[in-house]
Amino acid sequence: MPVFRTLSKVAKQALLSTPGCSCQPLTVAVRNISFSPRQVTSDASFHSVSFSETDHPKVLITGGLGQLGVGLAKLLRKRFGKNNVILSDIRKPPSNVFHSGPFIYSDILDYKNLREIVVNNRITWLVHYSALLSAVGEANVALARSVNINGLHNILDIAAEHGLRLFVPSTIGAFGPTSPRNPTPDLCVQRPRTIYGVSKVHAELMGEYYHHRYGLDFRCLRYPGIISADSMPGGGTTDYAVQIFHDAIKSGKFECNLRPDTRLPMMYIDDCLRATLEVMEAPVDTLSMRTYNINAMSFTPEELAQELQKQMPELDVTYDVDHVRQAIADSWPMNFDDSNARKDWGWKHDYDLPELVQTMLNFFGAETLMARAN
Ligand SMILES: NC(=O)C1=CN([C@@H]2O[C@H](COP(=O)(O)OP(=O)(O)OC[C@H]3O[C@@H](n4cnc5c(N)ncnc54)[C@H](O)[C@@H]3O)[C@@H](O)[C@H]2O)C=CC1
Ligand SMILES: CC(=O)[C@H](N)C(=O)O
Repeated sequence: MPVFRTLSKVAKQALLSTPGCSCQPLTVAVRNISFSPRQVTSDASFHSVSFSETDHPKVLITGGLGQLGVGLAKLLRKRFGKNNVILSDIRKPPSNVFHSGPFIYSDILDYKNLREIVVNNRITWLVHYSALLSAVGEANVALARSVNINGLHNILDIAAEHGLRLFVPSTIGAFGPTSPRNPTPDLCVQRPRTIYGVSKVHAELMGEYYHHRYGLDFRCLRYPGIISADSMPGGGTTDYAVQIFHDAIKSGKFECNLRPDTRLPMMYIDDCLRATLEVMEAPVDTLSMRTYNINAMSFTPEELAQELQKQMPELDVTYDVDHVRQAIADSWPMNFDDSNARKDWGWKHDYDLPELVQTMLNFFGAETLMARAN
C-alpha cells in the first residue's frame, strides 16, 4: 500500500531528524509535518499554496447533478460568486445548469482526474455529494461499494493532500435496527443493514480518523430524507415524500410504497442546504464533534397525505408496499435528536410539515400557471 509505505518513511525521517524524540507518538510527528496520506515528492510544491482568510472559498461539488447539488451550487454562488463554485458529475448537465455557472466532468473513481481539477482550479472546499442511495445501492451492491467507499477514499486523500475543507453528507440510513430509533442521538450503536448505510458509517469514521490523524478539516451532517420541488430524488427510501407531490398535482392519485404508519425524519431542501453552508462556515472552536445529526420534522405517509388533503381534499392515496424499502425504513430512526447541532453552531430549521406542504404546492401551482400561460 503506497499510502502506508510513504507514511512510515516520512514518519521515520521526522523521528530521526528530531533529536531525543524516539518516544514521540507517530500521530504527532505526522501531523506536525503536515503529512498528507497519498503525498508524492513531485507534488510537494502544491502543498505550500495558502489562501488569505478574506478570500472566498473555491468550491468543488461532486455528484452535483443529483437531487441536492444544483440547489447547493445556487446557494453557494449567491454567497461566494458564480465562478467560485464548480459543479461536477459524470452525467451530461441540462442546458440551464450548464449555462448557470462552471460545470466540469469528474468521476470520483478517477483519482488523477480529481487531483488535476483540484490543483488547476485552486479548490479550497470540497462538497462530496456523489453516492448511490439506499434503494439503488441494494439493487447494485458492487457499484455502491465502489462509488461510496473507493470513491470516498480518493476524496479523503485529495482533501488531505491539498488542505481542503471537506464536507461529506451522512444520513439517517447510517443507523440500523439495533440503534435507538425514537429519538436517535448522535452517538449510539450504528449497525445499518444496507450497503448505503455501511458506506456512510465508513465515511463518518474515515473522515473523523483523517481529522485526528492528519488534521483534515472534515465536516459531516447526517441528513434526514430531503424533500425538494425542482429536483428529483436519486433512488432512496424516502423518495415517496417527493413523489406524492408530483403525482398529486398530475393525477390526483398516489400509490405509496411504504406502509401508512412508517415514521421517518424529513427536511425541506432549503433547510438542508442552509445547514450545509452553516456548518461549513462554523468556526472550528464551535464544533465539538465532526459528525452531527440535523433534523426538522418527522412524519408518516398517512400524516403527509392528510396535510396535503387539507388543500387537495380529492387526493386519493393507496398503499402497495415495496418490501425492500419497507425493511430499510423499519430499521431507520423515527425521530432524530439534533440537539448538539443546535447547541454547538446554532442549527435551527425553518420548515415544519405545514410550511413544507404549502411551499411545495406553491411551487407546483406557479409552475402550472406558467405552463398554462405559455
Ligand atoms: N437526498 C436525500 O434525501 C439525502 C441525501 N444524502 C446524501 O447527500 C448526497 C447527495 O444526495 P442526492 O443529490 O440526493 O443524490 P443523487 O443520487 O440524486 O445524486 C448523486 C449523484 O452522484 C453522481 N455519481 C454517481 N457515480 C459517480 C461517480 N463515479 N463520480 C461522480 N459522480 C457520480 C450521480 O450521477 C448523481 O448525479 C449523497 O451523498 C447522499 O447520500 C443524505 C441523506 C438524505
Ligand atoms: C435518507 C437518505 O439517505 C436517502 N433519501 C435515502 O432514502 O436513501
